[in-house]
Amino acid sequence: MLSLKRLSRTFSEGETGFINVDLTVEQGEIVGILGTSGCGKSTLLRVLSGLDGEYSGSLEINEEAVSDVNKKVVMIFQEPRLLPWLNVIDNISFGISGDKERLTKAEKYLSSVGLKGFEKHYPKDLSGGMAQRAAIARSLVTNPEILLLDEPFSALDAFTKMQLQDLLLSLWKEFRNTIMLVTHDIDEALYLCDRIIILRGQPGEIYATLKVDQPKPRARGNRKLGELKEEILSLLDLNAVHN
Ligand SMILES: Nc1ncnc2c1ncn2[C@@H]1O[C@H](COP(=O)(O)OP(=O)(O)OP(=O)(O)O)[C@@H](O)[C@H]1O
Repeated sequence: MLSLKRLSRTFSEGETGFINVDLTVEQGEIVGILGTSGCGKSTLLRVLSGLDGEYSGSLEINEEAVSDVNKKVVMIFQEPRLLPWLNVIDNISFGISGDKERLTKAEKYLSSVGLKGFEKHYPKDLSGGMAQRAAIARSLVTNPEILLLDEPFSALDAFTKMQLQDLLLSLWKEFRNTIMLVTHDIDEALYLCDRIIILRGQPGEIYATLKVDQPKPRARGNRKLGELKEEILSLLDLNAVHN
């Protein structure tokens, strides 16, 4: 589905976001990207989304080179970025305006994210978790094949975050999107991802790749995940016991 070969992004000012990323992502796979601040995670997602076409190396989606924003790909950010002057249902259907079935489609996704009854609410009247649910529905309504998530739950409290992680998993079970998830939260990556890529350095490079060979849904904090967490902390030089 996604193929990256020696993918790099250098800015005109000489700054480099990331270099030489080689990665193949299968359809329906959930891949996590972990790394310390400034190693190029957000830059990588922007390039994958087609918003930033000034990369070097090769980037293909379904064997087609990425040169522009692709309808099959959507980004979900830390902030929901809803339009404040539109209510929830209009925010969700915004991206499919002109579509005859837009209201039916928007209602379907509104209900998939657990917002039934909140159709007429405006963003200012929603909690952070509800607003992010609406943002997820707005992204899914266009039937994307690839979801790029840039720290989607990091602004939420711990319980809401876990609820939305479970929501993401149930949506993935239903729609089987391919997902790339940038996160700072190792537990989140271990709970959701099939594979975790560790980026390190400035510019960032792939430092390690870990397979999380456990069926989903997983028990949070199970022993195997605990062992992988230790390994990731060491790879990021964050495990004081081993340093
Ligand atoms: N538009 C830009 N122009 C110049 N340099 C940039 C630009 N965008 C990002 N960079 C540089 O690229 C590097 C990677 O930035 P990026 O935001 O992708 O890192 P990140 O891993 O997402 O960081 P964080 O975890 O703090 O969000 C940084 O050195 C940053 O200064």
